[in-house]
Amino acid sequence: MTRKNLSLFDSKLIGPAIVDSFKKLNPRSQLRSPVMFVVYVGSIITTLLFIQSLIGQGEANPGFILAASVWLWFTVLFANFAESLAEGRSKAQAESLRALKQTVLAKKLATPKHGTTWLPASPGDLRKGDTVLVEAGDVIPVDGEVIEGVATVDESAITGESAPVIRESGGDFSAVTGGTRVLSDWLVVRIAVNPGEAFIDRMIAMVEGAKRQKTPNEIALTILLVALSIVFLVVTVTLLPMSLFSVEMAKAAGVASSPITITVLIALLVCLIPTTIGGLLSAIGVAGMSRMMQANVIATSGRAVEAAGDVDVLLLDKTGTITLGNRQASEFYPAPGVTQIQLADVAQLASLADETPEGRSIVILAKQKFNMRERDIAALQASFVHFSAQTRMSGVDLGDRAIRKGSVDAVKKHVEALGRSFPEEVSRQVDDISRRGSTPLVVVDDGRVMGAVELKDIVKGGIKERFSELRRMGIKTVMITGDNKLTAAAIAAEAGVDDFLAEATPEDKLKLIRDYQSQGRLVAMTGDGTNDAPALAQADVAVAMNSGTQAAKEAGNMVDLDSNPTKLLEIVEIGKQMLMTRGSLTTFSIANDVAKYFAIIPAAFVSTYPQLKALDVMQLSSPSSAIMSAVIFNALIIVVLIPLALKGVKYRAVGAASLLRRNMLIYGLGGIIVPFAGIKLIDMILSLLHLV
Ligand SMILES: Nc1ncnc2c1ncn2[C@@H]1O[C@H](COP(=O)(O)OP(=O)(O)OP(=O)(O)O)[C@@H](O)[C@H]1O
Ligand SMILES: [K+]
Ligand SMILES: [Mg+2]
Repeated sequence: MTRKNLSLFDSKLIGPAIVDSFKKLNPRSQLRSPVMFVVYVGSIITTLLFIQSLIGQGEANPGFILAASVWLWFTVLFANFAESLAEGRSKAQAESLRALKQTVLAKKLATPKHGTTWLPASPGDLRKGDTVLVEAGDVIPVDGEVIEGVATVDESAITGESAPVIRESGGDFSAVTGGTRVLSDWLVVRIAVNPGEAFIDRMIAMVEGAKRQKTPNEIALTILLVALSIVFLVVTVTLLPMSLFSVEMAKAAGVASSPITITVLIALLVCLIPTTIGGLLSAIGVAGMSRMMQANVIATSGRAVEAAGDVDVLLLDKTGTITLGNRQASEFYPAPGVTQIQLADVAQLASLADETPEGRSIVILAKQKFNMRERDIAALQASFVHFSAQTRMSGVDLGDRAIRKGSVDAVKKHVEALGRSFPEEVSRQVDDISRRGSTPLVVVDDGRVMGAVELKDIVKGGIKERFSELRRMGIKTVMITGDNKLTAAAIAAEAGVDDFLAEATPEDKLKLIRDYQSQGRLVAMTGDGTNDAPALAQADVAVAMNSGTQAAKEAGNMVDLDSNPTKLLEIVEIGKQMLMTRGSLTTFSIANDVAKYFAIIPAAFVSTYPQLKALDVMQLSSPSSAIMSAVIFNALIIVVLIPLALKGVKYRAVGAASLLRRNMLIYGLGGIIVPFAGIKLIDMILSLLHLV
């Protein structure tokens, strides 16, 4: 099954969104946006004024009050529609996820061992810690961890990626996701979550927006909009006594003049408060989450999406993120007095039980070059030492004979601890290897340095361009690697990152993040291993790979279903685009309101203040037409801007300052000019149709 991504204005979305717009007319929904709540109250008051004008003595012509009232209701509905449309797309995305939650029967094991009896259990009955058997053809019932077995799993339902993946116990490939299907062999899975807490449940909840709360930035913006609304409320309310006063003055002077009506005051208020951004704000936020989802990224909060747009430092792993990560042994460089065959033999011994790609490739290279057969592991009576990022070594103990391979610094320490020396010649060799951007592994047999193995890796195509794009956006890229400084420097130069940290342990990563944060910077990183969990928990934007461990997924605030470490770049772009969209539309909205002030006040009040004639540059056909045109424009501009709010403004990788300048120009200037043209046009149409 593949997830379908509905287009923005799919007919399947429009209908339900219209229905939803009416459902949102209840006061509780309306209160979520204070600005729109003012319009909502205005609509109710004008409706009441219209009813009053029908039954008794109205404050103005009933037709005018009705028209004003209807367009105010439209304003509210259009804003509702924008939000509903954005939510509708998210809901469709959630729906296709829910389809994964089939009710399959699980094979619950009596004891956590393969081969014991199993009983059928529904996924809802499975609790954290239970063990289930999944065999070829079975769907994995709930998220869990493989504790026994190796199998290929089809995760396309979650990732959209058709190539099956291998899942096995131990290491970083032990996490399995509910809803995915075992293709071959079997696994014993320990259930990691209780019913309702599974990853897929969280994804659905997030995508549906059930848990979408206002982000801190949205709250700050809302406060600004409320403050502006209050200012305009005061301005319009004081117009009433002023108008009554000038009517008295005019009467005394023997000139006929009429006071301002409540309808006009409400219409004016709605035109002046920032309804454009007030109506679109929520839709912009929902659309941002939805765009992440389209990039196959599940953000667990709107705040994470927003932080992605504000990030100033990106921490990227070297291996697998900047490089292809498929480090393969390419050559053996023996130490003086050692033959290539001897080195290959010891290197292979040290790698027999090493299941990392590096280890496997050494075994293969030895086989290819010297036709070395793998030895019978059991017959060797060996105890294996597995690789860890802390020790940076792996190998085997054959009795007291310790064979190791590992990073230069780790092996140096190991050799020195044994009271032996590190040959000059090997130091030279590993430096040469490193300068080429390859990773050297030094092989040591019982304290004797046997030589080095070169592990080749390739910098990903196109990555340099992306980093320079990020630099233009003012984002610093830092490469982190467990590799030595020379290799790191070579790859850093080739990839064009701003900085790098070599020989880094997981603790170093955590420290680096804290250091940047204490300088007031927002840090983003990706990770997949349990090792990465502390750093993920610390980072502001923490993207866990879906293929990663449960611990990593829980520590992060986003999950990349494609498990593509380079996705971080896309995530930052989506976040930036969301913030830019919000900024641009806020600028437009406020400029718009200011322009309307100058466009309609003179036209609307010439009858009360004949002196305003001089300012009436728009030459609208009548005061009531001026008001009506402005209200209609104010409602329609929301509809016109819905596509922009949902799709996002066009993304450009430029610095924050020049972006601000450019946006102020386009959206600020546009916001000032457009209302004049729009209101004039509507006024002309209204008078052509003899509607006012
Ligand atoms: N299987 C292995 N056995 C022994 N040493 C290894 C093995 N794999 C890697 N190393 C050594 O340990 C170092 C650290 O490896 P690690 O995987 O922690 O980081 P890395 O992959 O180089 O960096 P990144 O953080 O970008 O993944 C490597 O540079 C290499 O010298
Ligand atoms: K407005
Ligand atoms: Mg690594």
